[in-house]
Amino acid sequence: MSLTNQSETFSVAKRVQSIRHAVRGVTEMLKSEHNAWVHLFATVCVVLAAAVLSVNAIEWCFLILAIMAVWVSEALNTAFEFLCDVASPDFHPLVKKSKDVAAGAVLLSAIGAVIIALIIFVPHIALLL
Ligand SMILES: Nc1ncnc2c1ncn2[C@@H]1O[C@H](COP(=O)(O)OP(=O)(O)OP(=O)(O)O)[C@@H](O)[C@H]1O
Repeated sequence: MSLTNQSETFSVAKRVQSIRHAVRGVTEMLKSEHNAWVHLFATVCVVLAAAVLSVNAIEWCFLILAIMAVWVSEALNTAFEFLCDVASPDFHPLVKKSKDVAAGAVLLSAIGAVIIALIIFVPHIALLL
């Protein structure tokens, strides 16, 4: 919402338009970010493994939260990178720190997701052995 349209009345068409913008953002991330392809591959693997191992509803919830945490942090990191590139196309030590910290958020969420996946999948796999 811009500062000029604060008194705008609620419009379903506008909300639908907002969702379209958001979908375009996800599509843009999938097109431009190679890391997103890795997340997509990992997401497919985790969902398939969860289905094959018949994890329960609570385990599904944790897996979905872990997957979402990675995607949300990647999306915010991508948005941050775009903004940094506009604000400072040339090298700047603070941009370096900012981008590295944003990338660190993705790394931390991915590490958490791997730990959650191990906690959930290892007992299921052990039962099969
Ligand atoms: N304008 C800049 N000033 C300083 N350092 C930068 C700048 N742009 C990028 N960097 C450094 O280069 C690293 C990689 O930046 P980049 O924007 O390519 O992100 P990436 O996630 O590693 O790459 P990609 O998103 O293409 O996979 C950043 O983490 C940062 O350390």
